Amino acid sequence: MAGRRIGIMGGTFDPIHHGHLVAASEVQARFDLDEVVFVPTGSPYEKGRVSPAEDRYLMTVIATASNPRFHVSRADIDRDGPTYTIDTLRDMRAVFGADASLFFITGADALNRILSWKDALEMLAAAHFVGVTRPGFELTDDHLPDHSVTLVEVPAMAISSTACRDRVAAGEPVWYLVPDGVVQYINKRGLYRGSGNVTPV
Ligand SMILES: Nc1ncnc2c1ncn2[C@@H]1O[C@H](COP(=O)(O)OP(=O)(O)OP(=O)(O)O)[C@@H](O)[C@H]1O
Ligand SMILES: O=C(O)c1ccc[n+]([C@@H]2O[C@H](COP(=O)([O-])O)[C@@H](O)[C@H]2O)c1
Repeated sequence: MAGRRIGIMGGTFDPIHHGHLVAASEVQARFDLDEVVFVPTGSPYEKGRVSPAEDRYLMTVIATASNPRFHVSRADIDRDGPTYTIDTLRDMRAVFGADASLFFITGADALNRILSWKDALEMLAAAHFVGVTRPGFELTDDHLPDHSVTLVEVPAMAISSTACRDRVAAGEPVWYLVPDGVVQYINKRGLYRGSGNVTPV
């Protein structure tokens, strides 16, 4: 697998929505990536309570199944302890080899906070970072080391997982905000209807 161009889309994906998928698709095309690996977080220490990892993993598999260039990794959910991107990148480097080019995809909101992430400077050197536009957030790399990140405009999708969860809790539809199979999975598992199906991280 050496020499391949690999996108990595980390996220809690609670649930995965079309904002994530459009961002990944746009970066895949723009950077001529061989594949994009979606990596659901195990224990996202900044998020508080989230749905069970297996539910978030399965929704991510369902959402990405039809795209031959999209794949899902269990690396973060199978690792104990808080999820840090430095560990994600080490794991992806081990899988794809020293010659692979790794591109970590992150939305403008996450990019703005990235210097607070664990071992941030080492992490920024371990992959090329791609910051994508997101409605409501300024996309800037002024705070980051030169050449560590490329900023990319993607089609604006004013969708968040928080809004999807709130809509389900309020009995409102999430059709067309998330893939059809994800709507069906949310209904089948009864996710987001109350507080009973979230677990502390
Ligand atoms: N609509 C969007 N457009 C572009 N990037 C997005 C969008 N939604 C999320 N992202 C990016 O996808 C990654 C994973 O996001 P995450 O799973 O936390 O979704 P979220 O919608 O931000 O969730 P929540 O509302 O629970 O905070 C982050 O880098 C985030 O910036
Ligand atoms: O490494 C860190 O310290 C760190 C802190 C916060 C978020 N991240 C990563 O950023 C990605 C998006 O996270 P989130 O919490 O916005 O879903 C996901 O891959 C997280 O593991 C990483």
